[in-house]
Amino acid sequence: MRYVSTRGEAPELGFEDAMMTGLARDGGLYVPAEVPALPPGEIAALAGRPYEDVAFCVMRPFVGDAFDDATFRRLIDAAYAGFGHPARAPLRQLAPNHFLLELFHGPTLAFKDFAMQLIGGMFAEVLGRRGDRLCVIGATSGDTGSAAIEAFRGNPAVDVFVLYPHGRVSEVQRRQMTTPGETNVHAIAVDGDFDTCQALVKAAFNDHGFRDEVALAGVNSINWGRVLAQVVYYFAAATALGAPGRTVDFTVPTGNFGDVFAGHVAKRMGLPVGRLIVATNRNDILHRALTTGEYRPDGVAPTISPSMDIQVSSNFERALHLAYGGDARAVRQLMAELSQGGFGISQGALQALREVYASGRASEEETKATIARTLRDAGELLCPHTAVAVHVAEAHPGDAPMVTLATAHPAKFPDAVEEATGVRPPLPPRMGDLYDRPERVTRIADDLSALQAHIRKTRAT
Ligand SMILES: Cc1ncc(COP(=O)(O)O)c(C=O)c1O
Ligand SMILES: N[C@@H](CCOP(=O)(O)O)C(=O)O
Repeated sequence: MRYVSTRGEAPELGFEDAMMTGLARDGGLYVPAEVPALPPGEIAALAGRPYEDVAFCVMRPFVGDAFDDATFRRLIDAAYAGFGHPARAPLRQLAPNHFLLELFHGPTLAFKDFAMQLIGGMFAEVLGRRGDRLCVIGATSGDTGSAAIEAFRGNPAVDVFVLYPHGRVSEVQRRQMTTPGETNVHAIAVDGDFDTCQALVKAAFNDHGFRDEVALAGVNSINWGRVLAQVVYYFAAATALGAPGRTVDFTVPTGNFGDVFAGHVAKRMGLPVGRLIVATNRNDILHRALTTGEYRPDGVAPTISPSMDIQVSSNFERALHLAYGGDARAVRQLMAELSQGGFGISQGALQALREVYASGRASEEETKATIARTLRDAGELLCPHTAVAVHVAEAHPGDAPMVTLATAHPAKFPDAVEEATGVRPPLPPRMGDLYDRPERVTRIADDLSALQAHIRKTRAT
């Protein structure tokens, strides 16, 4: 299995190097040169199997010779052993034809754990055999950061740096990043929004001298390994609901477009995914782009679903790559225009995108009302991100079963949930002392050289 950059000017890599590299050296994102198809019989055989079996069958064709079967299976088993639900990603019925896919039973209570726990193990395996160490860097609007820290804390071969927007994550999210005591964990509060953090991370990668000097690796969904691990739960959910004999729709709360793109990959592998609905909060650039064809960031507004407060959505580049038929020159041109303020999507590419993705948005009031109504009518307490998606799913009725991805536990956003319902969701007992632990964080400006100086100074050598 070979991986190519969306911008076509970086070396082709195998799975191991694509995963360890993160951002391609031409600034693009790695994608598989071809997506392997799973025959309907193999998809049907996944129904009712343990999550780990599904994970192995779905991901194995992408991994090539990076790991032998036994090692890969061991890494998968270890990744999900700590999840707080035997099904890992249980489905819960919300209404007659509407299901929630609960993705928050991992150690940091958000869907990021599905990929990050596996990536932590895969990185450790590869670094062990290479005898290398590296600096993992990630931009976060709240959930990627804590999941990355959980996956790498205490790993002697890794320093993990997470950049979050100062004052724009929930207190629980912040404390999950600032309270781990391990010295290889470095939380950085950036003066700016998530887009500022992600731009800094990408700039650090695009400074090839610095990147090589500190051996930078990325664990945002720019990393193909992140997207791949998220493909699995689409198969688990759809086969539980009758696929491949039945088409299943999905609504996905969306920010950086990694999760919904994973659904697109599942569809290309042969899973009968009907509609893939992109649900946005008031930072609705993706909804506007799919509706109007114009992709123009206009500033991030803080919302009660802060993890989706994103305007420069990095995996949209992977969707554009497919929509433009793999034309790397076209993608380079669009990304160059984006750096100047935005771009228009060609009619052909827009049509290709619309064949896969529908979209919708929820205002703050609609989000709060959905949290309150779902508690009242279905007895379910939703996190605000999930509520955005439930609102959008309800606005798209159809015949196929609808699965809405429940991407975080409501206890990560207790203020917003309490404001909507009067109920303050408690943290699980193992996190009960989160508010008592001392915090450790470095504040930096939107300044690449300050970030680089900090990484040089604090990483172990
Ligand atoms: C809780 C939650 N929901 C939804 C999203 C959006 O997912 P994506 O960035 O993959 O579109 C995020 C951030 O990634 C998140 O943390
Ligand atoms: N919502 C994310 C933003 C980063 O997304 P990623 O999937 O590219 O890591 C977060 O919570 O940090």
